[in-house]
This record gives sequence, structure tokens and C-alpha cells, in this order.
Amino acid sequence: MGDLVLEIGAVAHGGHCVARHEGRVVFVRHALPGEVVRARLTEAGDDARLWRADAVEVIEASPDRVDSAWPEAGPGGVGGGELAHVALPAQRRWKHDVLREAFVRFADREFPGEVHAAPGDDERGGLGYRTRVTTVAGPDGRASMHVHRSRELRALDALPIAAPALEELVLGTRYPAGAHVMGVAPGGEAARLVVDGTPWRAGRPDRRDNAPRRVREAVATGTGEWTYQVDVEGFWQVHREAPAVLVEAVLGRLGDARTVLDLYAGAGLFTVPLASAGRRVTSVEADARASRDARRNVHGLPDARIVHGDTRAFLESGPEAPDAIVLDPPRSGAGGKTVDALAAVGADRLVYVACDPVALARDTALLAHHGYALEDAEAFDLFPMTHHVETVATFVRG
Ligand SMILES: C[S@@+](CC[C@H](N)C(=O)[O-])C[C@H]1O[C@@H](n2cnc3c(N)ncnc32)[C@H](O)[C@@H]1O
Repeated sequence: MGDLVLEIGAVAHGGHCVARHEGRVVFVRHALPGEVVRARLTEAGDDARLWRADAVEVIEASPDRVDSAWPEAGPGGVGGGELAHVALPAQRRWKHDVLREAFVRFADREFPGEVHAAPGDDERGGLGYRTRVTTVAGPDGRASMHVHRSRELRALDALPIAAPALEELVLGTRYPAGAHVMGVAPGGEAARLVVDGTPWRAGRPDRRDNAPRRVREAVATGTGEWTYQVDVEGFWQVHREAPAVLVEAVLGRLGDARTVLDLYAGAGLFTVPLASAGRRVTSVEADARASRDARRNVHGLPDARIVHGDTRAFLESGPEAPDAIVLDPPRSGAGGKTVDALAAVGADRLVYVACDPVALARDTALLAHHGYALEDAEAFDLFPMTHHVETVATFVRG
């Protein structure tokens, strides 16, 4: 596979820009709209409708280009830092363009909101934000990541999107070859490692029966402060500021709803503040460990009920209509059958937290068929240096 000189067109969902070569679409990573680049083909089958390439030399640069904040995630490098060559405000414009395109294409309407920075990100250059990272140990025992769309492992010299103490711990430790390494930097506690499911301490497995498996997280917003216990490997929003940003965005959209269903609830990020404020909340979560955490987190809050199970099955069981429903599904979104079941429950208001623009736009169209109109949406750049973006949207039944 060789190199091509390409004029770079618009951004597309997935962290690349679109270019054309002899009538064929080429998805180009590490480029910016308006640039001319020399691009190295990375996937280019003769019969393939689209090719993929990395920009390896910039011939005409965009004014939005900066020196990469994470060169190891650059052309030919590891995944997870595909926008590190883009100035932070332009990363947010990029994500807004993707949201707008997804909404026009799949929901037949404009995306109504903006993409906001998380507090502190501009000051820190969009780095040092992740409180959770996962890596794999290479043959030499060093923390490594896969080269983008490849099985090749590359040892890391830096992990600049991780909280600094986490970066130091993860990269400074040696592991058994092939081990799955999870690093966690809970708010206010020392960074920790879990290797192949076993907590580590001082560079080795901590095999004591009482080795700590839970971390404490605290979330503070203008309206309150809450604490949580979360399994060290369990789901928790990865950006240091994400829990507070999302709690504020969700609670602010619920109006005076007294009864709330919290779907895909995790360890109870939204359930706890809602129940603490005296709202009657039923939370639904499929993961057994997260459900156990949620149960522990709502202990002493009589207005919270934790259901361990599948969201769609719960909705199809015919629950009483709450005043509002919060849903925060995984990347693939809720999808047709769950949206049908959701609509059948009959809440007047839905607050949808989405980590994928296309899934949200598709679900927006499905909800419109059931009479739910999109009232507002705002996006938050909770994943700087990557193409990911989190959106919170309100739907009301007409
Ligand atoms: C994006 S996380 C959100 C968790 C929580 N709202 C938070 O912000 O911490 C999605 C959660 O949905 C759960 N989940 C995935 N599929 C599910 C399903 N079909 N039914 C219920 N929960 C599910 C996952 O285990 C995960 O905890």
C-alpha cells in the first residue's frame, strides 16, 4: 500500500475526515478539513468501496492544527488520541459538526445545542483528565496499547490523557506479559491498579482476602454533594469532571418530576442525588456488580428502588408511568425495540444521556414516531483528544 496526496474534506463520525481519490472515498485520520496531505494507505482493498489512510505529511496545514499532544497516538500509532493534533476549540467544532451531520442525516433536523468544555480542560490543555485507563502488558511487561485497527501492541512512553498520578503508576509498573491492566484514580485517593482482575499494591498482586476492591467517589455540584462506592473495575464516568457535569445536566432537565425511572443506571450516579432530594426513583441496571454498588449507594434512602435486570425486559413488564425517565445507554443507544417499550410506559419527559451522536440521532427519529419531540440538547467534551462526545437531550411528549 502506498501514499496518496489528498485534499481533505469534511469530518465524519469515527474520528477521521473524508477525502476522495479517483471516485473512491478515503477516510483519513490525523488530518483536518481543508488540508492537503500525503496520506499513507492503511486499508485499501481493490474491491473495497472505501479506503483508510493516515496523514503522514502535511503539505498545506489547517489553522486549527497544533503540535500533537500525544505523538504516540499519531499516524501509525495507538488508538485513543486521534484528535491530539487539533486545537481544543476546533476539537469541539469537530464534534459539533459530527452531531449536526448525524442529526440532519438520521433525525431530519438540526442539532440544537453547543459542545461545551468540561471545567478545567482549557487550563490543562485537554490533558490529564481520565480517572480510568485500560492497557495491556506487552512481551516486555510494559503497559502497551494496540496500534489503531491492528493486533500489534506498542509499549507506551506517555499516556497524557490520564490523570498524572495514574499515568505515572500505570507506566512505571511492570506486569506479566499479556496481562490486562486497569488503572483507577478515584477522587481524593491514591491511584490503584487491578491486573487480570486482581488488585495490586506496591507493584505486586494483593492476594489478601480483604484486599480493597471498592473505591470512593465524591460528586459535588451547585445543588449538593454525594458520595459513592464503586467496584474498582466497575463502570464510572472516565473524565474527572464528568460525574458532576452530567448530574447537573440531568437534574436540571427533570423539572419538578416526583417519580423517575433511571435506566442503565450503573452504580447510581443519578439515582443517588434524585433519591436524596426525595424523588421516588427506580433504577435499572443489567450488570450484577454495578447493581450491588447501586444498592449500597442508596442505603438509607427510602425513595430509591434498585432493579437488577435488562432495561427492555423491565419496560415490557408494564411499570407504572413515572413523571420522567432518565436513560444512559451504552454506545449503541437504546434502539427500536427499547424505544417502543419506553414509549409504551408513557412518561411525559425523557432525559437521554448519549455517548454516540449517530445512535442518539437514530433514537431521536424513533422517539419522534412515538410523539416525543426533542426539546433541547447540549453536548459536553468529556473525551478531549478523541472523537467521542457526550450529549444530554430532553424529549417531551406532545
Ligand atoms: C454508559 S453506562 C451509564 C451508567 C450510569 N448512568 C453512569 O453514568 O454512571 C451504561 C450502563 O448500562 C448498563 N447496561 C448495558 N446494557 C444494559 C441493559 N440492556 N439493561 C440495563 N443496563 C444495561 C451497563 O452495565 C452500564 O452500567
